[in-house]
Amino acid sequence: MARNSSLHIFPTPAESLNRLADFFVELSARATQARGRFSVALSGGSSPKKLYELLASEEYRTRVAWEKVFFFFGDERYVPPTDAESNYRMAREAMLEPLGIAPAQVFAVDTALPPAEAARQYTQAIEQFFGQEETRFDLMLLGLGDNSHTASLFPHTPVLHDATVGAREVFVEEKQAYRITLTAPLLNLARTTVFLVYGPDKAAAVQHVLAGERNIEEYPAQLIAPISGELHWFLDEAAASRLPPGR
Ligand SMILES: O=C(O)[C@H](O)[C@@H](O)[C@H](O)[C@H](O)COP(=O)(O)O
Repeated sequence: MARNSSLHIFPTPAESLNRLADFFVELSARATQARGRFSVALSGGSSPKKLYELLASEEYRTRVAWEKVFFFFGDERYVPPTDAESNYRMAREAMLEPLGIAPAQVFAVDTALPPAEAARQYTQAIEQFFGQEETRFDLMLLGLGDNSHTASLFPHTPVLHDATVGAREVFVEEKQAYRITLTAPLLNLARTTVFLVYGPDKAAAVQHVLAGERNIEEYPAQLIAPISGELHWFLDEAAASRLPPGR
């Protein structure tokens, strides 16, 4: 398992989500106090949607200085921002709009550009925001596919070996679609990285990534090993059910 990684395993998905929301509040206060802002790279897919809705709920919305939070995306489907598949649309509907987040605080991938240009432009936007800062995002939120992919680092794709720090376009055979993804070297520059994974259908992927043989072609999420940051897994019992005892 990557060094500096901590497992947080809870009985239910709801418990994992609530504890992660508490952690988000804590990280936002820490970052805002230290640097006057909190930069978050959001994950897409279905798992984080409930987290975003929870953060925008009455229970949490008053516990974060939202005007100091800046949102990026760890990956994006190459579709219009209005498309049902868009990670930006999911985050906008679940959290950004309900919280009234100003557009200037949200850095979405411009999928109106050709894929390679969209990736180049996104790399520039990230570099412009962070300047020469060694570490990039305060919080990198990641999910895990049942095939052990994370962001859009899918098994057996060239981007797994991309050593540059930036965003890249990748054609995903199994989806027959382009994605724009941050590369592993950029994903690994975050101060705090959190995997949010719940449900029994993720148990095999969790076991492969955390306790399986080292094989990044098969289990790309093994590439996530923060250079100097912390790595946390927020899991429910079902997703953790195939980890060795005393994990
Ligand atoms: O764009 C995406 O789909 C995500 O960034 C991707 O990496 C996601 O985290 C996994 O595919 C898990 O997705 P679910 O949470 O929907 O299972």
